[in-house]
Amino acid sequence: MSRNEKNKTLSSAAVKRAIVDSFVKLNPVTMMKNPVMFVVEVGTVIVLLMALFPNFFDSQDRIGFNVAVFFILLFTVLFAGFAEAIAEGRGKAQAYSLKKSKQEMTANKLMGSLITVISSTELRKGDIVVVSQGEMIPGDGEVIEGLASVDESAITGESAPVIKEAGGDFNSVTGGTRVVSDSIKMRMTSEPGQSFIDRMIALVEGAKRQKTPNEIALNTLLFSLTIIFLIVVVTLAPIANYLDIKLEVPVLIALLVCLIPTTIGGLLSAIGIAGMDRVTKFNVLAMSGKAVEAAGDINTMILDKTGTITFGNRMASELVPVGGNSINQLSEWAAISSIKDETPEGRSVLEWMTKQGKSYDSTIADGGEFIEFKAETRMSGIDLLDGRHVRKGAVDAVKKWVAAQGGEIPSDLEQVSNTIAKLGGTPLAVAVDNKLYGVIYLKDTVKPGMKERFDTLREMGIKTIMCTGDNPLTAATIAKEAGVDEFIAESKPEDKIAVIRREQAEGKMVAMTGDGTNDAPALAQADVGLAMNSGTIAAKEAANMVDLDSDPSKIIEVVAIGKQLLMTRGALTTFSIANDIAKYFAIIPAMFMLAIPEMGALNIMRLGSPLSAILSALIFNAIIIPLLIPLAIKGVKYKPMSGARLLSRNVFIYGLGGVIVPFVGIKLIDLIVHVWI
Ligand SMILES: Nc1ncnc2c1ncn2[C@@H]1O[C@H](COP(=O)(O)OP(=O)(O)OP(=O)(O)O)[C@@H](O)[C@H]1O
Ligand SMILES: [K+]
Ligand SMILES: [Mg+2]
Repeated sequence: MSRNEKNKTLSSAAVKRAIVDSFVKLNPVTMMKNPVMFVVEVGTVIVLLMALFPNFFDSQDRIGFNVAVFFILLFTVLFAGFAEAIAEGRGKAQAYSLKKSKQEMTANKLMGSLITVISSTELRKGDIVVVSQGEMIPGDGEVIEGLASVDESAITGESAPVIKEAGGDFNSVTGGTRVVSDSIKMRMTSEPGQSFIDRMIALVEGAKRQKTPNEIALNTLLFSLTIIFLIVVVTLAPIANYLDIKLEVPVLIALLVCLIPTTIGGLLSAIGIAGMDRVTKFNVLAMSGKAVEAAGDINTMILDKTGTITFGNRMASELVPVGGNSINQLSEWAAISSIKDETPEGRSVLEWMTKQGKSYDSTIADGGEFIEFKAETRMSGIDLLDGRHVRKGAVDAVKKWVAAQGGEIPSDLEQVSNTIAKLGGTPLAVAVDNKLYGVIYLKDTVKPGMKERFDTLREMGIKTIMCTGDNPLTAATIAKEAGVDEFIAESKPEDKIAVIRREQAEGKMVAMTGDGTNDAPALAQADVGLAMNSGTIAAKEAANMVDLDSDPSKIIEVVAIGKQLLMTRGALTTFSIANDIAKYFAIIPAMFMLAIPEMGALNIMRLGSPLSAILSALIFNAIIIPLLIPLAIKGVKYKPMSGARLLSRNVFIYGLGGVIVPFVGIKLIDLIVHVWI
């Protein structure tokens, strides 16, 4: 799926396919999911029967009229199907190009120390695979050894390769992408047929599209309106009969179809599909329409710092000894604490040693027990065979650890770590048992343009809170630089959830962006969880959206699209119902004039004849659907402004427009139709 393909407007092939699809959608079993249109379809069949068997129905004198009504009704139903098919069309094209990138390939499966070449379809979850330069990654997985640059353009459309490495938050790789340099060992994390690309295909194809709660509520309302009008129209006949006014069935059906909300009924599902599609166009994958709608109502947004607001390649850039220790002592222990630390932070310490030309005795670590970095402890290190414990980690965590063993905290530690933190860096303290040697300065950079983007979020009325495991000073510096409203430092995974729950308890809708495994629970708790594609598998699975460009501020577009989706649905519902009221004025007088010509005074629209009035109203009712398809697909314009102002503006435009447009439209159609009858 290249960007070009995604931006392509409707091709004639897509239109052709949609036309065919709109006939397929006539299948009453499918149609029943759309009650409003189903009622129209039933009416179409009845009128068809009356046109085909006039003797049986005693409708010989109106065959021409009935045939006309039949065709207009048929087109009404077809137009609704066409709207949905057009909305689905782009997804189908995308799915096609995704399927191409999913072709079968070979994989180098590692068994013991032996490599066997098998087909990618035989790979199972847990298998270990080696992928080298030039080869395709055979499925989703996590890098467990090595580092490689990977071309992910097949899924992201972005041609610049990204670095994937074992350990940290950048260890997830996606099937169908290509290793462009070096080689990695990876563990498969998905079974065949359940990979990210498979899910993407199902998603864009709309195969798993479920109605959102909002859509279900609106559908229920439309259905109730339909039932009410059905009862009104059905009871109208005997009443009229009693008054000696003969109302014919096709006329009653025409009346019913004009009164029920066919415009919104015909466009509703297209609006939803197009909303999801607009999100995909911004390279965000929404797992459900509900997530997109929820985005439209977001009040609070929680972001993690590293890898989300900053680039996340925290690299050791300087080592500063404290307490009178030498730089060599500090660097040796920093290196030993990092020998088995596979995180980017850990590896960067060893890289720093090499760059500085510093050596250390790595045999000290032989036989030691590696202590893996955990977000809970915020430390990593090694327990040496000789009984010494080496740690590096967040300054407050290491301070506590040293103090617990009766160690002294050097008086210059605070000043050194504060200086680093004030620069936006992350200070990591290094200690052996009760002795603290100094600080590693991990440097990270805020992604460009964050401040402007967060300003836009503020205009939209969204509060931003940065939650980080880092210390308060670093957090404050980055928060200021990025322009977030609030920040919470030294937060553990459960703290992130707590913040989300607190906001939700205040009735707020919360979005969360993150990339780490430690963000996964919070991503799941949030109403909208947006994971960075660069992030871990756990984060991506917990989230209900994945940003393929790994740009957290993309939430702005998602929020705008969500709001636009809700507004479009609201606007077209208003328009549809206002519209039906206007049609009432065209069709009711005409209907009674047919029976009692003296009622001509009711014909306030001065329409040509009763029959042409009915046909004109019906024709208007049908063609308004395709005329509104572009609006349903593109969505109504959205500008950041308060919800109340938006609402009153839309009710004015679409409510008033909905009343006026049909008067003009029906009058114009009648001028033409009247020539024929
Ligand atoms: N490899 C490591 N070894 C020791 N300590 C580390 C290591 N990596 C990070 N830390 C320390 O642990 C803290 C928490 O790290 P973590 O990556 O979990 O933060 P986080 O909660 O994801 O927040 P954010 O991503 O917003 O910075 C870091 O601020 C740092 O002080
Ligand atoms: K209608
Ligand atoms: Mg993180």
